[in-house]
Amino acid sequence: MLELRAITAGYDRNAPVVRDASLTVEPGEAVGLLGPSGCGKSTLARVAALLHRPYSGALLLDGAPVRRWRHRAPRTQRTAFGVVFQQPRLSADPRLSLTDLITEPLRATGRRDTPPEQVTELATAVGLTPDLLSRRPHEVSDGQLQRACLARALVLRPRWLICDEMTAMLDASTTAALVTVVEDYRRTTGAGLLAVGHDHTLLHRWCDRTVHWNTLAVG
Ligand SMILES: Nc1ncnc2c1ncn2[C@@H]1O[C@H](COP(=O)(O)OP(=O)(O)OP(=O)(O)O)[C@@H](O)[C@H]1O
Repeated sequence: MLELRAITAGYDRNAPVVRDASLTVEPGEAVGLLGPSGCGKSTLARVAALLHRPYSGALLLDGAPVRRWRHRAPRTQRTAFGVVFQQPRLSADPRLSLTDLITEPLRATGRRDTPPEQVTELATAVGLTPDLLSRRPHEVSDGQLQRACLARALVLRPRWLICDEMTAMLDASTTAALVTVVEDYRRTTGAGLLAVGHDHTLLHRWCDRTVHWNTLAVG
């Protein structure tokens, strides 16, 4: 279970953007988090993915409190999460080929010898044809790059997926394709999902339940 309890977080201790927010995702559950632009959804999602240390509150992973964030977090906790952001170009190193982008987490966790068939299999699952894999980010479309970012998020087979406006920049067919990839992955692995967005229709259709930002504060 992924539990955020009374999280206060932000970029200025005197004016936090997230105040006392609580949210739980059960194992295997898909929760959609809705809210207006700028309210703090991404910040909370980054706290949940161990990428942003909160000022106060608790994050529990299967009952165990998380004590460290970012590179200080234990590898087993860090690799439990796969994260996909809204803008693939901001989260992709422009020097890497798509193959190297997808396998980045494997190298970062010391697994250097990735069987090529594993990359091809994952690329196929996200809808990338082999000819695209040697290209660099500027040589592919936003949708193709986002597919590679999704493959990167799945390569360590995380137990939790955090999709932060993953499809906001994409057309309807690419959106549907990426949601299908996430759901196929969740069906085979039992991974839980926190999907952040402001598209009510999409999140209602995609997730087991949706919660609105305004209802997260416990106080
Ligand atoms: N790195 C940062 N430094 C300072 N302020 C930031 C930073 N990132 C976000 N903010 C501010 O924190 C607030 C919440 O931002 P956040 O990205 O969490 O909102 P959001 O709900 O995800 O918005 P959107 O739906 O537009 O992506 C905003 O006012 C934003 O300007």
